[in-house]
Amino acid sequence: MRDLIGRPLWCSVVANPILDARGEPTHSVMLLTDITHTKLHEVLQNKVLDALVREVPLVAVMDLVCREVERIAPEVKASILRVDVNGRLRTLAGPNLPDSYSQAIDGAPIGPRTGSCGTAAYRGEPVLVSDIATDPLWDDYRHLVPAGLMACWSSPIKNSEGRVIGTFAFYYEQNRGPDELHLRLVDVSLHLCALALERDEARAHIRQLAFYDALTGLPNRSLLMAEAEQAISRCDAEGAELAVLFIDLDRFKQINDSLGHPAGDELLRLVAARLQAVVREQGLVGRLSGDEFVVVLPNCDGLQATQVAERLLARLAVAHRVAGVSLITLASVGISLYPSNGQDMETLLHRADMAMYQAKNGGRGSFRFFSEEMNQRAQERLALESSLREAVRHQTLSLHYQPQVRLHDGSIHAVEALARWRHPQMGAVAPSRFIPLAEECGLIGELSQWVLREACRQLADWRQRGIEIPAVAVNLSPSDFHDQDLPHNLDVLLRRHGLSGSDLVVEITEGMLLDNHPTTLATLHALAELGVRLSMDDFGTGYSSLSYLHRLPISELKLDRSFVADLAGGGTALALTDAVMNIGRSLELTVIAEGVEETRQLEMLHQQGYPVAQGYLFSRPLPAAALEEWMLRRVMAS
Ligand SMILES: Nc1nc2c(ncn2[C@@H]2O[C@H](COP(=O)(O)O[C@H]3[C@@H](O)[C@H](n4cnc5c(=O)[nH]c(N)nc54)O[C@@H]3COP(=O)(O)O)[C@@H](O)[C@H]2O)c(=O)[nH]1
Repeated sequence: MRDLIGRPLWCSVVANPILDARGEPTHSVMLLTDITHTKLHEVLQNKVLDALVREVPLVAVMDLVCREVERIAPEVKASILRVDVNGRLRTLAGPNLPDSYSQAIDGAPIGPRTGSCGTAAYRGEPVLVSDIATDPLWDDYRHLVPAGLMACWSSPIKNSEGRVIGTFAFYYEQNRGPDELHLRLVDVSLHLCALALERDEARAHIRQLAFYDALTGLPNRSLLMAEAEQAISRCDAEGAELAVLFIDLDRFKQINDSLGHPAGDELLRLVAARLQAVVREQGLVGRLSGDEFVVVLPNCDGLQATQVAERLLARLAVAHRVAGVSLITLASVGISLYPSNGQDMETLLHRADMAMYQAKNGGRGSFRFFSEEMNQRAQERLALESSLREAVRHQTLSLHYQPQVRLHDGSIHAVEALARWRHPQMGAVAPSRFIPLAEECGLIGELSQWVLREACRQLADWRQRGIEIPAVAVNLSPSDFHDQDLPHNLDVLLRRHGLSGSDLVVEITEGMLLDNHPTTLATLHALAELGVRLSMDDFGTGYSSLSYLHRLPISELKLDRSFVADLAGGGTALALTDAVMNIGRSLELTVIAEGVEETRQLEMLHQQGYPVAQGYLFSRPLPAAALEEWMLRRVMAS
């Protein structure tokens, strides 16, 4: 049966026959009882309890409650929100509310004037707002409400201890409040929702206890091993490497013994936070036991693992206060790599553990790889890094200069300053080795500053001695442009040496344009405003879009030497060098051909209209004095 507005109505029917004197039925008395409320209770309860028994996920159970309620009372749009530990509302279900609305209120705080639900959760009692358009409780949320919804009645869902854990709300398309059926529906649903939410909380708690370390909140051994195995499978499918870092704190026992266990616990929490801050989304951090932590880094090779280990050790070594004492934490780190050191997590962990013991024996506060070869490489890199640091600090690098020659008259266009490093034991180290190392270990800024100072000093010296060098070109690295002070410092430097902006060329690479650092573009423009010329180095090898050419204040293009090397073969290389020249010509940029080693190459480039060339054919990069001699010889020869 249905009521006057079409809602389902359940009735119990009792028929009593009326008998005549002979005992024959003549009439019957029918008794119809409205049992809708009891029946609703039964149907709703059975369905929800059935879902709970079948372990249906919380969100699906809440969706079921809303849909059942809406089926019984179609004039209602139901919504269920959870209140999280931070007092914020989290959307669980609202099948007939727009997704955009559910998303907008997800994360909203509860409070004294936070719509119907936030206020109901805050007050711990039902809140009826029969006119959303005017009620002050909705002042901050009215703009979010979907068109057509005019009233909202929300009731808090409480757990068995009386704490508010969620809200159950009815939205209406008229200015109204609940009727008797709605009151009944909510009454039944609140118990069911509380049951489902409490069960979910209990499950989350059990999961937390089973899979997370209670002290630090990090994944424990079981979870870490399971997640690491999954990461290994993904790396296997992608053909990528993975690194396992086993970290053990040095002298932790002494800290525990001398400062007490609460201090030890505080230190472990601090260490966990620091490890997480370094690793972030790059990998997993877990605590095995005591002072043993593990970091798993998917898509990570030996070199990257070295960098992370260095960062972890440096971060841990920053002093922190524990129990009123300033402590510096040293740790020993063992590293194993998938697939070379093991195919599964058990093996990798065991080998990282063995490597960690080697690190401890070899001096604390250090790391070791499981494999000897990797160890060797990492140690070499560390040694090279520390020598380079010394060289930069003590300014024992030098600059060589390579001339760039104008092809129409053989005069000098500029000289390119190139850094050189002679290692006390290893001899000359190539810039292609030490420049990336300086970039990785944060030395490049200092190195570039020195290059700029030395190049300007040398140019001023040449000028004073009447040696005509029109300009000096220096190479800067992408991170140099993160320094907002670079233009100002350069301005001061140029003035100090009596030079102007146009005496300096700064070579940048196409790869730099992929660096999205906010100051890069501004720094480039500020340099151009000083009159410094910007030259796009290795042009044609990197960034595929050319659109940057007219957005950036570039005055020169340097054709990459690989094109010049291929010129003799004709065909594509010839077409490419021609295309680069045409691009330069149409944008009115000076184009310099790099790596010219043969007369034939020079002739071809000259024919194509290249105005300037650089390469071994003219001269290798030379110390300043040797360059002066080279210039003298050319003058004599002509
Ligand atoms: N950020 C900085 N980068 C620098 C600095 N000094 C050098 N570098 C960069 O290192 C890379 C290697 O440089 P280098 O070994 O000095 O090689 C340069 C020339 O020697 C070489 N070259 C020049 N002519 C020829 C030639 O005819 N044949 C041939 N095979 N090589 C030649 O090219 C290098 C100059 O290249 P480029 O800078 O692209 O003009 C190199 O990328 C340097 O940029 C520094 O102080 N800071």
